[in-house]
Amino acid sequence: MNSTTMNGTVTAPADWRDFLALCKPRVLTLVVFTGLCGLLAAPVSIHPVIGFTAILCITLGAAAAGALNQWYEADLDAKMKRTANRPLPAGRMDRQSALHFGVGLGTFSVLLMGLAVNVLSAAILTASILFYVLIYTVWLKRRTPQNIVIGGAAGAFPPLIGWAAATNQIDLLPVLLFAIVFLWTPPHFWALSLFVRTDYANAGVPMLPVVAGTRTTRNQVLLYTLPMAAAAVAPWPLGMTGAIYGIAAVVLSGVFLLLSARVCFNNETDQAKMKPERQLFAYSIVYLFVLFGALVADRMVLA
Ligand code: HEM
Ligand SMILES: CC(C)=CCC/C(C)=C/CC/C(C)=C/COP(=O)(O)OP(=O)(O)O
Repeated sequence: MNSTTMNGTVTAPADWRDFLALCKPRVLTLVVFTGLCGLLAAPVSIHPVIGFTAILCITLGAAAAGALNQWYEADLDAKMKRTANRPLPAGRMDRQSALHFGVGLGTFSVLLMGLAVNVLSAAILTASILFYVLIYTVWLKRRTPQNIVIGGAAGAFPPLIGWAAATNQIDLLPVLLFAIVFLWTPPHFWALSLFVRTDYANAGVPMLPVVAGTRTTRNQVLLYTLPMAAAAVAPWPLGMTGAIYGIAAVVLSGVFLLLSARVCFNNETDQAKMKPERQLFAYSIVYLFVLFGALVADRMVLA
C-alpha cells in the first residue's frame, strides 16, 4: 500500500520506524519511567508478570495517545521545522493507518490493563489517553496558552497508574507524584517554547510566548517552579520517604529553582541566544528521571 501526503503526493509505504516515530518514543521513556517508579514505590509486592503487564499497558497507551495526537495535528506538524519530518506530514504514512494504529493500540492497552491488572488502573489509563487526545490536542492546544497547564495533566497520570496497578487504590503519595509532574510541565514546556516560539507563531499555535510575550512566559516559568519544588520535597517532611529521597529532592529542586530564576531574569529576545532556557529544558528532563529514581531507591531502602 502506498502513502499519500496531505497535498496528494504518493510516497513509499510506511515501515516500522514510522510507526515507532508515531509513538513519540523519546518522550515515552520518561512517561513510562514515572509510571514504573509509581509502581515500584507502592508499599506492596506485585507479581512480576502483572507488574510487567501494567508497564507494558502504560507504554502502549501512551504510544497510542502520541499516535492519535499526530493523526489529529498532521496539518500543524507540517508547518513546524521540528515536526515537519514526522511520518504523516512527510508523507510516509496515510492518516487512516495512523488512526487505526492509535485506536487499536489504545483499546488493546486499556482492555489488557483491565483484564490482567485491575479496573482502577485501566480507568486512569483511559482518562489519560482521552485527556491528552481530546482535552489537550483537540480542544485546548489551538485555543488557549493555558493548553499545557490543563492538558498537561495527561502526562502526570502515569505514576498514579503505576501505583493503582500495584495497590488497586489511590493514596496521598501518588497524588503528590501527580502534582509534581503536573507542576513540572509548565516550566518544562515553556522553557522550550521560548526558544522555538517562531515555529509556534508560524503554525498559529497560541503558546504562551506567542500570545503573552517572553517576559510573561519567563515569570510563569519561575511561578510554577516554586510549588513544583514544594510538592517534590513534601513527601519527606510528611514522613512518606526517608532522607535519600528528601535530600535528592532538595538538591534537585534547588538547582531547578536556580535555573528557573536565571530564565526569569534573562531578557534575551533572540531565540538563538537563549542559553538559560535551553539549559532549563534539558535539566527538566534529568530532574524528573533522577527525582523519581531517588524515590524508588529510597523506598527500596525503607522496605
Ligand atoms: C502538555 C505537556 C507537554 C508538552 C506540550 C511537551 C512538549 C515537549 C516538546 C515540544 C518537546 C521537544 C521535542 C520532542 O517532541 O521530542 C518535549 C520533549 C520532551 N518531553 Fe515534553 N511535553 C509535555 C509533557 C511531558 C511529560 C509529561 C513528559 C514526561 C513525564 C515529557 C517528557 C519529555 C522528554 C523526555 C522530552 C525529550 C525528548 C527528546 O529528547 O527528544 N514531556 N516535550
Ligand atoms: C499514560 C498516557 C496515556 C500518557 C499520555 C501523555 C503523554 C504522551 C504525555 C506527553 C506529553 C507530550 C509529548 C506533549 C507534547 O506536546 P505536543 O503534543 O504539543 O507536542 P508536539 O508539538 O511535539 O506534537
